Amino acid sequence: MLDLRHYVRDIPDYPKPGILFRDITPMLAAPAALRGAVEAMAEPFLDHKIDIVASAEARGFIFAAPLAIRLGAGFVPIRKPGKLPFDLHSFAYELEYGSDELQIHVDGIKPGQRVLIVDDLLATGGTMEACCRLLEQCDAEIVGCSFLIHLVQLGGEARLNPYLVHSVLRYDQDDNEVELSAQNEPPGPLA
Ligand SMILES: O=P(O)(O)OC[C@H]1O[C@H](OP(=O)(O)OP(=O)(O)O)[C@H](O)[C@@H]1O
Ligand SMILES: Nc1ncnc2[nH]cnc12
Repeated sequence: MLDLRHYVRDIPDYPKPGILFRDITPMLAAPAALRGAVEAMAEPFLDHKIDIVASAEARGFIFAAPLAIRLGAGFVPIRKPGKLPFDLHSFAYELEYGSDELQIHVDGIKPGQRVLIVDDLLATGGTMEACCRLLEQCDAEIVGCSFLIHLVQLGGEARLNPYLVHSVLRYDQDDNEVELSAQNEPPGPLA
């Protein structure tokens, strides 16, 4: 079977000293790996009647649109300031290597719509936490969060409590494969 891990390139000290950057561009350029990544991110949510896949730019978008199509859902963008033209909800947050702010259109998601939030990578959880707060402001029903990569040692999963977290590739600080935690288990059948 295709090992997606082979398509992630590690770049030490990028964009700042001490950061080990997980570069997914080799995976994006390999058709079978890209397809495998999208399938693995979508698989636990196939029967969960997702209305909307929401995602923060830029890398999240790469996976979110194919997941939306795979799940029969729509796509709603969450963007950095100055990009969305209509009335907005906003949330400021910290990154592993900086700080930023994210925004969503106030009418992007209707109250009660079932939303899956997607990103390429979970590090400190600041980005996904901001997405969750924005979707809560929209009164969305957050079904879960799906990532390609989870950097477990940075503790981001705890910030996403109580939401379900699914990830395809998990790394600890020694680059070892990490077992699924309770919160990381894929969801059961739809109640
Ligand atoms: O869990 P966190 O510590 O928040 O880090 C994860 C986020 O960092 C990266 O985005 P980045 O803000 O670098 O922007 P990009 O997608 O435009 O490259 C990545 O795509 C995630 O969105
Ligand atoms: N270590 C990392 N590699 C790639 N993207 C990231 N986003 C936040 N931390 C990252």
